[in-house]
Amino acid sequence: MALLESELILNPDGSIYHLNLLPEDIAPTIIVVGDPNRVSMVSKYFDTIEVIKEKREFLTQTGVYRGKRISVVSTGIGTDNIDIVFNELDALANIDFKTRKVKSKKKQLQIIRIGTSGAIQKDIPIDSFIASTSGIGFEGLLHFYESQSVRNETLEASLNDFLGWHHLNIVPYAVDCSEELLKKFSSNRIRFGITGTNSGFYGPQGRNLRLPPRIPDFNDKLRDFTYQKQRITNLEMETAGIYGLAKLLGHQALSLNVILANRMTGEFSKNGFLAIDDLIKYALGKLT
Ligand SMILES: O=P(O)(O)O[C@H]1O[C@H](CO)[C@@H](O)[C@H]1O
Ligand SMILES: O=c1cc[nH]c(=O)[nH]1
Repeated sequence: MALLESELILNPDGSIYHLNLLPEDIAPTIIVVGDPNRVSMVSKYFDTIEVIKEKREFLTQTGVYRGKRISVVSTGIGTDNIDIVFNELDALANIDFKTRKVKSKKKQLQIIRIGTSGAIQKDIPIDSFIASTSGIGFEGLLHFYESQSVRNETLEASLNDFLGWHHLNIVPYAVDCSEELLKKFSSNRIRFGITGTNSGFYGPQGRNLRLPPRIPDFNDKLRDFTYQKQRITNLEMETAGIYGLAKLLGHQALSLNVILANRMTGEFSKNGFLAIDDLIKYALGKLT
């Protein structure tokens, strides 16, 4: 069935609505970053850049790094944007824009997030790297999709029993990373942990400037949860949505984050820019 103009929205030049991209503009390997300024921090290492396109907070650059074609796309902040970016990246790969029909042969994208995050475990140093083995979504994106087949329901049940926040309407979902990408990006340079994703930076991550959070011990409770010897290590705003939509759409995804804040010690990075640059070099090295 052909997708209606109100559903698959194309710009006058045939590009997809928000990302402003044509199908040929993206590579099968895609690095996603939150901050549009981080796109050129990645692409400055490319040998050539062939595509630079943007709209709103979505900046894309596609080029070649050591013989491999890679796209870098900024998502902005939050899983509301992840919904847009992942649906549109998948449309670019798997929908024929002329017939408006889903292609019968699907392409699988490899998507790596290079992000920043706050640790909730005291022993995780500032400027260290974390690869998220699973994402825990507090923000609700996956609840709007038929997602049972891709969620880690055992982890979810164990966490929800431990938290007991059903009466507060907080029932997080859980999705695992791509095992294949996790292996590819592993080394003794990087820590592993479960990442919590929420809809905000302040109250939803237990911060209190002038508005006290509804759950005062939010971070302590998450810190104390364990599942099969794993801990929730860090909080940010995209990973769980990325894992959920990537799995639902048949793509591989891994989220790598630099720890900028330690919420238990109260520290914040003084060298964040350098640490992010190090993670970019690490990720590019593992891709080629
Ligand atoms: O560094 P990025 O990728 O933007 O990620 C983190 O930083 C932003 C908040 O400052 C949120 O998007 C959070 O997930
Ligand atoms: O504490 C932090 C740091 C970076 N990004 C977040 O979302 N939280």
